Amino acid sequence: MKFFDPKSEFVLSLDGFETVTDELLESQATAFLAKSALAMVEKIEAGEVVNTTAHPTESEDRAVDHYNHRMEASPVAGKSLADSIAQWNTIKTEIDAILDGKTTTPEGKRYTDVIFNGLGGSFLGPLMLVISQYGDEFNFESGLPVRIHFMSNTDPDTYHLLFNKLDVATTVMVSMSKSGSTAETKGATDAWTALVASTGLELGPHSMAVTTPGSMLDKFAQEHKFLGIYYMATETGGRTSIGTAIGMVPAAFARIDFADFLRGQGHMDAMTRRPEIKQNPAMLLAVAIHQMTLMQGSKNMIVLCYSDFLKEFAHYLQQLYMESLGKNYHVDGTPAVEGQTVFGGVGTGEQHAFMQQVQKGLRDCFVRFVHFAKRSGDLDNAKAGSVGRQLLAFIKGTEAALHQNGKEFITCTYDEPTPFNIGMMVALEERVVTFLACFKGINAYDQPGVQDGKLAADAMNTFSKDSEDFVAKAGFKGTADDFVTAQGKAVSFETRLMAEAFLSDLTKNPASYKALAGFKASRQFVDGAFSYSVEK
Ligand SMILES: O=P(O)(O)OC[C@H]1O[C@](O)(CO)[C@@H](O)[C@@H]1O
Repeated sequence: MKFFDPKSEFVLSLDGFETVTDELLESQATAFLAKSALAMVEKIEAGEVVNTTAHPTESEDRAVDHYNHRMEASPVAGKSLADSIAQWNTIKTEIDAILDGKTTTPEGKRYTDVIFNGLGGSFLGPLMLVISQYGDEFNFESGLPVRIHFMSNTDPDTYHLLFNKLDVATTVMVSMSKSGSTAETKGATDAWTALVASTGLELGPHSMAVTTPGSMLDKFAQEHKFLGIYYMATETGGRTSIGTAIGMVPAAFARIDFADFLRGQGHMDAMTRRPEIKQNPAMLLAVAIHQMTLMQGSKNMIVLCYSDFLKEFAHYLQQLYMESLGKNYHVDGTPAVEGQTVFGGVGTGEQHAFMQQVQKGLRDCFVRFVHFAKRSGDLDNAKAGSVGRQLLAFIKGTEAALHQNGKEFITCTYDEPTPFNIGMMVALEERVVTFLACFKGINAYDQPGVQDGKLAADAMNTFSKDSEDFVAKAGFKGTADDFVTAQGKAVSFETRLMAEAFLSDLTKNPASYKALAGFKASRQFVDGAFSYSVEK
Protein backbone atom coordinates (compact mmCIF):
# COMPACT_ATOMS: atom_id res chain seq x y z
CA MET A 1 0.00 0.00 0.00
CA LYS A 2 1.43 3.34 -1.05
CA PHE A 3 0.31 6.97 -1.01
CA PHE A 4 1.82 9.47 -3.48
CA ASP A 5 1.48 13.25 -3.66
CA PRO A 6 2.38 14.44 -7.17
CA LYS A 7 2.80 18.08 -6.11
CA SER A 8 5.60 17.44 -3.59
CA GLU A 9 6.64 13.92 -4.73
CA PHE A 10 6.02 12.74 -1.16
CA VAL A 11 5.65 8.96 -0.89
CA LEU A 12 4.24 7.09 2.10
CA SER A 13 4.87 3.38 1.83
CA LEU A 14 3.08 0.93 4.07
CA ASP A 15 4.45 -2.06 2.15
CA GLY A 16 6.40 -3.12 5.22
CA PHE A 17 3.36 -2.91 7.50
CA GLU A 18 1.39 -6.07 7.13
CA THR A 19 -1.48 -5.13 9.42
CA VAL A 20 -2.63 -2.62 6.77
CA THR A 21 -4.82 -4.59 4.40
CA ASP A 22 -7.52 -3.49 1.98
CA GLU A 23 -9.96 -5.36 4.17
CA LEU A 24 -8.94 -3.27 7.18
CA LEU A 25 -9.05 0.02 5.29
CA GLU A 26 -12.44 -0.77 3.80
CA SER A 27 -13.98 -2.05 7.04
CA GLN A 28 -16.88 -0.32 8.76
CA ALA A 29 -14.88 -0.06 11.96
CA THR A 30 -12.12 1.91 10.18
CA ALA A 31 -14.71 4.09 8.43
CA PHE A 32 -16.23 4.90 11.82
CA LEU A 33 -12.84 5.78 13.37
CA ALA A 34 -11.91 7.93 10.38
CA LYS A 35 -15.19 9.77 10.43
CA SER A 36 -14.93 10.66 14.10
CA ALA A 37 -11.27 11.72 13.73
CA LEU A 38 -12.10 14.00 10.80
CA ALA A 39 -15.02 15.44 12.74
CA MET A 40 -12.54 16.25 15.50
CA VAL A 41 -10.30 18.06 12.99
CA GLU A 42 -13.31 20.07 11.86
CA LYS A 43 -14.07 21.06 15.44
CA ILE A 44 -10.45 22.01 16.10
CA GLU A 45 -10.20 24.08 12.95
CA ALA A 46 -13.52 25.80 13.72
CA GLY A 47 -12.02 27.04 16.99
CA GLU A 48 -14.18 24.92 19.30
CA VAL A 49 -12.97 24.12 22.81
CA VAL A 50 -11.33 20.69 22.39
CA ASN A 51 -8.57 20.75 25.00
CA THR A 52 -10.93 19.43 27.62
CA THR A 53 -11.14 16.34 29.80
CA ALA A 54 -13.87 15.49 32.28
CA HIS A 55 -11.43 15.42 35.17
CA PRO A 56 -10.69 18.50 37.27
CA THR A 57 -6.88 18.29 37.19
CA GLU A 58 -6.62 17.48 33.51
CA SER A 59 -8.47 20.14 31.64
CA GLU A 60 -7.22 23.39 30.13
CA ASP A 61 -10.62 24.07 28.53
CA ARG A 62 -9.40 25.92 25.50
CA ALA A 63 -9.38 25.84 21.72
CA VAL A 64 -6.36 24.45 19.86
CA ASP A 65 -5.21 26.59 16.96
CA HIS A 66 -2.07 25.20 15.36
CA TYR A 67 -3.87 24.06 12.21
CA ASN A 68 -5.49 27.48 11.76
CA HIS A 69 -2.14 29.24 11.41
CA ARG A 70 -1.54 27.69 8.00
CA MET A 71 -5.09 27.52 6.60
CA GLU A 72 -5.99 29.43 3.46
CA ALA A 73 -9.50 29.81 4.90
CA SER A 74 -10.02 31.72 8.12
CA PRO A 75 -12.75 30.05 10.18
CA VAL A 76 -11.24 31.65 13.29
CA ALA A 77 -10.83 35.42 12.93
CA GLY A 78 -7.21 36.58 12.84
CA LYS A 79 -5.82 33.08 12.39
CA SER A 80 -4.94 31.99 8.86
CA LEU A 81 -1.98 31.51 6.56
CA ALA A 82 -2.26 35.17 5.49
CA ASP A 83 -2.19 36.34 9.14
CA SER A 84 0.84 34.16 9.85
CA ILE A 85 2.66 35.42 6.76
CA ALA A 86 1.93 39.01 7.80
CA GLN A 87 3.53 38.34 11.21
CA TRP A 88 6.43 36.54 9.54
CA ASN A 89 7.06 39.53 7.25
CA THR A 90 7.21 41.88 10.23
CA ILE A 91 9.58 39.60 12.14
CA LYS A 92 11.74 39.02 9.07
CA THR A 93 12.07 42.75 8.34
CA GLU A 94 13.09 43.52 11.91
CA ILE A 95 15.57 40.68 12.14
CA ASP A 96 16.97 41.30 8.68
CA ALA A 97 17.87 44.78 9.94
CA ILE A 98 19.92 43.14 12.69
CA LEU A 99 21.56 40.70 10.29
CA ASP A 100 22.33 43.47 7.80
CA GLY A 101 23.86 45.70 10.48
CA LYS A 102 21.18 48.41 10.17
CA THR A 103 20.02 47.76 13.73
CA THR A 104 23.06 47.85 15.99
CA THR A 105 23.72 47.90 19.71
CA PRO A 106 23.41 51.35 21.41
CA GLU A 107 27.21 51.53 21.13
CA GLY A 108 26.94 51.16 17.35
CA LYS A 109 28.29 47.61 17.20
CA ARG A 110 26.92 44.91 14.90
CA TYR A 111 25.31 41.96 16.64
CA THR A 112 27.45 38.83 16.29
CA ASP A 113 25.59 36.16 18.29
CA VAL A 114 22.07 35.16 19.19
CA ILE A 115 21.11 32.72 21.96
CA PHE A 116 17.73 31.00 21.73
CA ASN A 117 16.61 30.24 25.26
CA GLY A 118 13.60 27.93 25.57
CA LEU A 119 12.43 24.49 26.55
CA GLY A 120 10.26 21.71 25.13
CA GLY A 121 8.27 23.02 22.18
CA SER A 122 9.95 26.40 22.56
CA PHE A 123 13.28 24.74 21.79
CA LEU A 124 12.88 21.43 19.95
CA GLY A 125 11.05 22.90 16.94
CA PRO A 126 13.46 25.78 16.32
CA LEU A 127 16.49 23.50 16.76
CA MET A 128 15.02 20.86 14.44
CA LEU A 129 14.19 23.51 11.84
CA VAL A 130 17.65 25.12 11.81
CA ILE A 131 19.39 21.73 11.59
CA SER A 132 17.02 20.63 8.82
CA GLN A 133 18.41 23.43 6.64
CA TYR A 134 22.10 23.50 7.53
CA GLY A 135 22.96 20.36 9.49
CA ASP A 136 24.18 20.60 13.07
CA GLU A 137 27.32 22.50 12.08
CA PHE A 138 25.02 25.41 11.23
CA ASN A 139 27.39 28.14 12.38
CA PHE A 140 30.06 26.73 10.09
CA GLU A 141 27.84 25.73 7.16
CA SER A 142 25.26 28.49 6.86
CA GLY A 143 27.41 31.57 6.23
CA LEU A 144 24.96 33.56 8.36
CA PRO A 145 26.19 36.93 9.65
CA VAL A 146 25.17 36.06 13.23
CA ARG A 147 26.19 32.89 15.10
CA ILE A 148 23.30 30.86 16.54
CA HIS A 149 23.32 29.18 19.95
CA PHE A 150 20.61 27.22 21.76
CA MET A 151 20.18 27.04 25.51
CA SER A 152 17.69 24.66 27.02
CA ASN A 153 17.59 22.83 30.36
CA THR A 154 19.21 24.15 33.50
CA ASP A 155 22.85 23.25 33.31
CA PRO A 156 25.30 25.59 35.01
CA ASP A 157 28.15 24.02 33.04
CA THR A 158 26.53 25.09 29.76
CA TYR A 159 25.75 28.59 31.04
CA HIS A 160 29.31 28.92 32.17
CA LEU A 161 30.82 27.67 28.92
CA LEU A 162 28.64 29.76 26.62
CA PHE A 163 28.61 32.95 28.64
CA ASN A 164 32.40 32.89 28.94
CA LYS A 165 32.86 32.50 25.20
CA LEU A 166 30.47 35.16 23.97
CA ASP A 167 30.97 38.88 23.79
CA VAL A 168 27.97 40.10 25.78
CA ALA A 169 28.25 43.51 24.12
CA THR A 170 27.29 42.05 20.72
CA THR A 171 24.98 39.21 21.77
CA VAL A 172 21.21 39.05 22.05
CA MET A 173 19.30 36.41 24.01
CA VAL A 174 15.85 35.49 22.70
CA SER A 175 13.81 34.06 25.58
CA MET A 176 11.01 31.93 24.17
CA SER A 177 8.26 30.69 26.44
CA LYS A 178 4.55 30.50 25.80
CA SER A 179 3.71 30.60 29.50
CA GLY A 180 6.52 33.04 30.20
CA SER A 181 7.12 31.32 33.52
CA THR A 182 8.85 28.00 32.73
CA ALA A 183 11.51 27.71 35.42
CA GLU A 184 14.34 26.57 33.15
CA THR A 185 13.79 29.37 30.64
CA LYS A 186 13.33 31.96 33.37
CA GLY A 187 16.51 30.74 35.07
CA ALA A 188 18.53 31.31 31.90
CA THR A 189 16.89 34.73 31.36
CA ASP A 190 17.79 35.67 34.96
CA ALA A 191 21.37 34.48 34.51
CA TRP A 192 21.62 36.52 31.28
CA THR A 193 20.12 39.56 33.02
CA ALA A 194 22.75 39.32 35.75
CA LEU A 195 25.55 38.85 33.23
CA VAL A 196 24.51 41.86 31.14
CA ALA A 197 24.18 43.96 34.32
CA SER A 198 27.68 42.93 35.40
CA THR A 199 29.09 44.44 32.20
CA GLY A 200 27.30 47.75 32.80
CA LEU A 201 25.22 47.40 29.64
CA GLU A 202 21.46 47.84 29.33
CA LEU A 203 19.45 44.61 29.16
CA GLY A 204 16.90 45.71 26.52
CA PRO A 205 19.19 45.92 23.49
CA HIS A 206 20.55 42.46 24.34
CA SER A 207 17.23 40.70 24.76
CA MET A 208 14.19 39.65 22.78
CA ALA A 209 11.14 37.64 23.79
CA VAL A 210 8.56 35.35 22.24
CA THR A 211 5.62 34.74 24.56
CA THR A 212 1.89 35.26 25.12
CA PRO A 213 0.58 38.76 25.84
CA GLY A 214 0.56 39.59 29.54
CA SER A 215 2.81 36.72 30.64
CA MET A 216 5.50 37.23 33.27
CA LEU A 217 8.10 37.26 30.49
CA ASP A 218 6.06 39.79 28.50
CA LYS A 219 5.88 42.14 31.50
CA PHE A 220 9.62 41.80 32.10
CA ALA A 221 10.37 42.38 28.42
CA GLN A 222 8.16 45.50 28.31
CA GLU A 223 9.72 46.87 31.47
CA HIS A 224 13.23 46.47 30.09
CA LYS A 225 12.33 47.62 26.57
CA PHE A 226 13.50 44.45 24.86
CA LEU A 227 14.78 44.85 21.31
CA GLY A 228 11.92 42.71 20.02
CA ILE A 229 8.78 41.25 21.66
CA TYR A 230 6.77 38.83 19.53
CA TYR A 231 3.54 37.11 20.44
CA MET A 232 1.92 33.73 20.10
CA ALA A 233 -1.64 32.79 21.05
CA THR A 234 -2.75 31.07 24.26
CA GLU A 235 -4.54 28.52 22.07
CA THR A 236 -1.26 27.23 20.62
CA GLY A 237 0.21 24.31 22.52
CA GLY A 238 3.97 24.33 23.14
CA ARG A 239 4.66 21.13 21.19
CA THR A 240 2.74 22.42 18.18
CA SER A 241 4.07 25.98 18.31
CA ILE A 242 6.67 25.72 15.55
CA GLY A 243 4.31 27.48 13.11
CA THR A 244 4.11 30.59 15.31
CA ALA A 245 6.60 33.28 16.36
CA ILE A 246 8.43 30.46 18.20
CA GLY A 247 9.52 29.14 14.80
CA MET A 248 9.55 32.50 13.00
CA VAL A 249 12.16 34.32 15.07
CA PRO A 250 14.81 31.55 14.80
CA ALA A 251 13.91 31.09 11.12
CA ALA A 252 14.46 34.80 10.50
CA PHE A 253 17.88 34.73 12.21
CA ALA A 254 18.73 31.60 10.21
CA ARG A 255 17.37 33.11 6.95
CA ILE A 256 14.97 30.21 6.44
CA ASP A 257 11.96 30.78 4.17
CA PHE A 258 9.28 30.41 6.82
CA ALA A 259 6.40 31.24 4.49
CA ASP A 260 7.41 28.18 2.48
CA PHE A 261 7.42 26.11 5.68
CA LEU A 262 3.88 27.27 6.50
CA ARG A 263 2.69 26.55 2.96
CA GLY A 264 4.11 23.02 3.27
CA GLN A 265 2.18 22.55 6.50
CA GLY A 266 -0.99 23.81 4.82
CA HIS A 267 -0.47 21.52 1.85
CA MET A 268 -0.19 18.46 4.10
CA ASP A 269 -3.20 19.59 6.15
CA ALA A 270 -5.28 19.77 2.97
CA MET A 271 -4.37 16.15 2.16
CA THR A 272 -5.03 14.97 5.69
CA ARG A 273 -8.55 16.42 5.64
CA ARG A 274 -9.55 14.04 2.85
CA PRO A 275 -12.40 11.68 3.74
CA GLU A 276 -11.11 8.85 1.50
CA ILE A 277 -8.86 6.86 3.79
CA LYS A 278 -6.46 5.74 1.07
CA GLN A 279 -6.05 9.36 -0.09
CA ASN A 280 -5.27 10.63 3.41
CA PRO A 281 -1.67 9.88 4.48
CA ALA A 282 -2.18 10.74 8.16
CA MET A 283 -5.25 8.53 8.33
CA LEU A 284 -3.35 5.64 6.76
CA LEU A 285 -0.54 6.04 9.26
CA ALA A 286 -2.83 6.42 12.25
CA VAL A 287 -4.99 3.45 11.27
CA ALA A 288 -1.87 1.32 10.75
CA ILE A 289 -0.39 2.21 14.14
CA HIS A 290 -3.70 1.91 15.96
CA GLN A 291 -4.56 -1.44 14.43
CA MET A 292 -1.17 -2.90 15.25
CA THR A 293 -1.31 -1.76 18.85
CA LEU A 294 -4.88 -3.08 19.16
CA MET A 295 -3.80 -6.49 17.90
CA GLN A 296 -0.37 -6.79 19.46
CA GLY A 297 -0.35 -4.37 22.40
CA SER A 298 1.53 -1.10 22.60
CA LYS A 299 4.70 -0.83 20.56
CA ASN A 300 7.54 1.66 20.62
CA MET A 301 7.86 3.81 17.53
CA ILE A 302 11.46 3.97 16.38
CA VAL A 303 12.08 6.85 14.00
CA LEU A 304 15.12 6.36 11.80
CA CYS A 305 15.98 9.43 9.74
CA TYR A 306 18.48 8.79 6.98
CA SER A 307 19.79 12.34 6.80
CA ASP A 308 22.05 14.27 9.13
CA PHE A 309 19.73 17.21 8.44
CA LEU A 310 17.03 15.31 10.33
CA LYS A 311 19.24 14.74 13.37
CA GLU A 312 16.69 16.35 15.68
CA PHE A 313 13.50 15.09 14.03
CA ALA A 314 13.05 11.96 16.18
CA HIS A 315 13.66 14.07 19.28
CA TYR A 316 11.03 16.55 18.06
CA LEU A 317 8.51 13.75 17.48
CA GLN A 318 9.23 12.35 20.92
CA GLN A 319 7.68 15.39 22.58
CA LEU A 320 4.89 15.65 20.01
CA TYR A 321 3.74 12.06 20.47
CA MET A 322 4.60 11.31 24.08
CA GLU A 323 3.36 14.53 25.65
CA SER A 324 0.18 14.31 23.56
CA LEU A 325 -0.65 10.62 23.88
CA GLY A 326 0.71 9.63 27.30
CA LYS A 327 -2.46 10.00 29.35
CA ASN A 328 -4.20 8.33 32.27
CA TYR A 329 -7.70 9.68 31.65
CA HIS A 330 -10.04 9.46 28.70
CA VAL A 331 -11.79 12.63 27.59
CA ASP A 332 -14.89 11.44 29.46
CA GLY A 333 -12.92 11.22 32.72
CA THR A 334 -12.69 7.42 32.85
CA PRO A 335 -9.25 5.94 33.57
CA ALA A 336 -6.94 5.19 30.66
CA VAL A 337 -3.41 3.90 30.29
CA GLU A 338 -2.24 5.32 27.00
CA GLY A 339 0.94 6.42 25.30
CA GLN A 340 3.18 6.04 22.31
CA THR A 341 6.86 5.70 23.11
CA VAL A 342 9.12 7.29 20.51
CA PHE A 343 12.85 7.13 20.11
CA GLY A 344 15.29 7.13 17.26
CA GLY A 345 17.90 9.23 15.55
CA VAL A 346 19.96 9.20 12.38
CA GLY A 347 19.54 5.82 10.73
CA THR A 348 23.02 4.86 9.73
CA GLY A 349 24.43 5.57 13.19
CA GLU A 350 21.57 3.95 15.08
CA GLN A 351 22.04 0.81 12.96
CA HIS A 352 25.12 0.27 15.13
CA ALA A 353 23.47 1.29 18.40
CA PHE A 354 20.05 -0.25 18.97
CA MET A 355 19.16 -2.12 15.77
CA GLN A 356 20.55 -5.43 17.02
CA GLN A 357 17.76 -5.58 19.60
CA VAL A 358 15.16 -4.28 17.15
CA GLN A 359 16.07 -6.88 14.56
CA LYS A 360 16.67 -9.88 16.82
CA GLY A 361 15.39 -9.15 20.29
CA LEU A 362 12.14 -8.03 21.91
CA ARG A 363 9.16 -7.66 19.60
CA ASP A 364 8.14 -4.38 21.19
CA CYS A 365 8.45 -1.88 18.35
CA PHE A 366 7.82 -0.82 14.80
CA VAL A 367 10.12 1.34 12.73
CA ARG A 368 9.48 4.58 10.86
CA PHE A 369 11.95 5.39 8.07
CA VAL A 370 12.21 9.01 6.96
CA HIS A 371 14.51 10.04 4.14
CA PHE A 372 14.94 12.31 1.14
CA ALA A 373 14.81 11.18 -2.46
CA LYS A 374 17.17 13.81 -3.88
CA ARG A 375 20.79 14.46 -2.97
CA SER A 376 22.34 17.93 -3.08
CA GLY A 377 25.62 16.36 -4.21
CA ASP A 378 27.43 13.05 -4.26
CA LEU A 379 30.88 11.53 -4.03
CA ASP A 380 32.45 8.38 -5.42
CA ASN A 381 32.26 5.28 -3.33
CA ALA A 382 33.94 2.11 -4.59
CA LYS A 383 31.55 -0.29 -2.89
CA ALA A 384 28.20 1.25 -3.85
CA GLY A 385 29.08 3.45 -6.83
CA SER A 386 28.49 6.65 -4.83
CA VAL A 387 28.09 7.73 -1.20
CA GLY A 388 24.41 8.52 -1.87
CA ARG A 389 23.85 5.07 -3.33
CA GLN A 390 25.57 3.56 -0.28
CA LEU A 391 23.12 5.47 1.94
CA LEU A 392 20.21 4.13 -0.10
CA ALA A 393 21.64 0.63 0.29
CA PHE A 394 21.71 1.09 4.07
CA ILE A 395 18.04 2.14 4.08
CA LYS A 396 16.83 -0.64 1.83
CA GLY A 397 19.08 -3.20 3.54
CA THR A 398 17.63 -2.33 6.94
CA GLU A 399 14.08 -2.48 5.58
CA ALA A 400 14.71 -5.88 4.00
CA ALA A 401 16.27 -7.20 7.19
CA LEU A 402 13.33 -5.97 9.27
CA HIS A 403 10.96 -7.79 6.95
CA GLN A 404 13.03 -10.96 7.18
CA ASN A 405 12.95 -10.68 10.96
CA GLY A 406 9.17 -10.23 10.96
CA LYS A 407 9.27 -6.58 12.08
CA GLU A 408 6.96 -3.90 10.73
CA PHE A 409 8.07 -0.62 9.20
CA ILE A 410 6.65 2.42 7.43
CA THR A 411 8.66 4.61 5.05
CA CYS A 412 8.16 8.31 4.32
CA THR A 413 10.14 9.66 1.39
CA TYR A 414 10.25 13.42 0.95
CA ASP A 415 11.88 14.89 -2.11
CA GLU A 416 14.49 17.12 -0.44
CA PRO A 417 14.83 19.10 2.79
CA THR A 418 13.17 22.31 1.62
CA PRO A 419 11.27 24.35 4.23
CA PHE A 420 8.08 23.33 2.37
CA ASN A 421 8.82 19.64 2.82
CA ILE A 422 9.88 20.06 6.45
CA GLY A 423 6.54 21.83 6.99
CA MET A 424 4.79 18.85 5.42
CA MET A 425 6.70 16.44 7.66
CA VAL A 426 5.70 18.25 10.83
CA ALA A 427 2.07 18.66 9.75
CA LEU A 428 1.73 14.98 8.89
CA GLU A 429 2.84 13.91 12.37
CA GLU A 430 0.64 16.51 14.09
CA ARG A 431 -2.36 15.12 12.29
CA VAL A 432 -1.43 11.51 13.11
CA VAL A 433 -1.32 12.53 16.76
CA THR A 434 -4.76 14.17 16.52
CA PHE A 435 -6.20 11.06 14.88
CA LEU A 436 -4.59 8.61 17.33
CA ALA A 437 -5.82 10.62 20.31
CA CYS A 438 -9.31 10.57 18.84
CA PHE A 439 -9.18 6.79 18.25
CA LYS A 440 -8.11 6.32 21.88
CA GLY A 441 -10.63 8.83 23.25
CA ILE A 442 -7.99 10.97 24.96
CA ASN A 443 -7.15 14.69 24.99
CA ALA A 444 -3.94 15.23 23.01
CA TYR A 445 -3.51 18.83 24.09
CA ASP A 446 -2.94 18.89 27.83
CA GLN A 447 0.12 17.69 29.78
CA PRO A 448 -0.77 17.38 33.47
CA GLY A 449 2.04 14.87 34.05
CA VAL A 450 4.70 17.47 33.33
CA GLN A 451 3.09 19.66 35.95
CA ASP A 452 3.73 16.96 38.59
CA GLY A 453 7.49 17.26 38.09
CA LYS A 454 7.36 21.07 38.04
CA LEU A 455 5.49 21.17 41.38
CA ALA A 456 7.87 18.66 42.95
CA ALA A 457 10.84 20.77 41.80
CA ASP A 458 9.25 23.80 43.48
CA ALA A 459 8.90 21.75 46.67
CA MET A 460 12.62 20.87 46.48
CA ASN A 461 13.53 24.56 46.08
CA THR A 462 11.53 25.44 49.19
CA PHE A 463 13.05 22.55 51.14
CA SER A 464 16.55 23.53 50.02
CA LYS A 465 16.15 27.18 51.05
CA ASP A 466 14.57 26.26 54.43
CA SER A 467 17.37 23.76 55.00
CA GLU A 468 20.05 26.35 54.22
CA ASP A 469 18.54 28.70 56.85
CA PHE A 470 18.24 25.83 59.32
CA VAL A 471 21.87 24.71 58.92
CA ALA A 472 23.12 28.30 59.05
CA LYS A 473 21.86 28.55 62.66
CA ALA A 474 23.89 25.74 64.24
CA GLY A 475 25.22 23.30 61.65
CA PHE A 476 24.09 19.67 61.54
CA LYS A 477 25.29 16.14 62.26
CA GLY A 478 23.39 12.96 61.38
CA THR A 479 21.55 11.08 58.67
CA ALA A 480 19.05 12.43 56.13
CA ASP A 481 16.21 11.13 58.31
CA ASP A 482 17.68 12.95 61.34
CA PHE A 483 17.87 16.10 59.21
CA VAL A 484 14.20 15.88 58.28
CA THR A 485 13.16 15.24 61.88
CA ALA A 486 15.39 18.02 63.22
CA GLN A 487 13.45 20.46 61.04
CA GLY A 488 10.17 19.26 62.55
CA LYS A 489 9.08 17.48 59.38
CA ALA A 490 7.78 13.95 58.92
CA VAL A 491 10.12 11.42 57.30
CA SER A 492 8.69 10.20 53.99
CA PHE A 493 10.09 9.08 50.66
CA GLU A 494 9.93 12.66 49.40
CA THR A 495 11.44 14.41 52.44
CA ARG A 496 14.24 11.81 52.66
CA LEU A 497 14.95 12.26 48.92
CA MET A 498 15.16 16.03 49.34
CA ALA A 499 17.29 15.84 52.48
CA GLU A 500 19.78 13.44 50.84
CA ALA A 501 19.96 15.69 47.79
CA PHE A 502 20.46 18.87 49.82
CA LEU A 503 23.14 17.45 52.12
CA SER A 504 25.06 15.63 49.37
CA ASP A 505 24.97 18.66 47.11
CA LEU A 506 26.25 20.83 49.95
CA THR A 507 29.30 18.57 50.32
CA LYS A 508 30.05 18.77 46.57
CA ASN A 509 29.10 22.37 45.72
CA PRO A 510 29.55 24.55 48.83
CA ALA A 511 29.83 27.69 46.67
CA SER A 512 26.17 27.32 45.68
CA TYR A 513 25.09 27.88 49.31
CA LYS A 514 26.01 31.49 50.05
CA ALA A 515 24.40 31.56 53.54
CA LEU A 516 26.68 28.70 54.56
CA ALA A 517 29.99 30.37 53.70
CA GLY A 518 32.49 29.33 56.38
CA PHE A 519 30.79 25.96 57.03
CA LYS A 520 32.47 22.70 56.04
CA ALA A 521 30.24 19.88 54.86
CA SER A 522 31.34 16.24 54.66
CA ARG A 523 29.71 12.84 54.51
CA GLN A 524 30.58 9.29 55.46
CA PHE A 525 29.20 6.07 54.02
CA VAL A 526 28.49 3.64 56.86
CA ASP A 527 26.44 0.42 56.63
CA GLY A 528 24.85 1.31 53.32
CA ALA A 529 23.80 4.85 54.27
CA PHE A 530 25.33 8.31 54.39
CA SER A 531 25.79 10.32 57.52
CA TYR A 532 26.55 14.03 57.21
CA SER A 533 28.37 16.68 59.12
CA VAL A 534 28.09 20.42 58.48
CA GLU A 535 30.07 22.57 60.87
CA LYS A 536 31.98 25.84 61.11
O1 LIG B 1 6.84 27.49 26.19
P1 LIG B 1 6.76 27.21 27.67
O2 LIG B 1 5.53 27.75 28.30
O3 LIG B 1 8.00 27.70 28.34
O4 LIG B 1 6.68 25.65 27.86
C1 LIG B 1 7.72 24.80 27.51
C2 LIG B 1 7.26 23.38 27.49
O5 LIG B 1 6.75 23.00 28.76
C3 LIG B 1 5.57 22.22 28.60
O6 LIG B 1 4.49 23.01 28.96
C4 LIG B 1 5.60 21.02 29.47
O7 LIG B 1 6.71 20.22 29.15
C5 LIG B 1 5.56 21.87 27.12
O8 LIG B 1 4.30 21.55 26.68
C6 LIG B 1 6.15 23.08 26.52
O9 LIG B 1 6.62 22.86 25.22
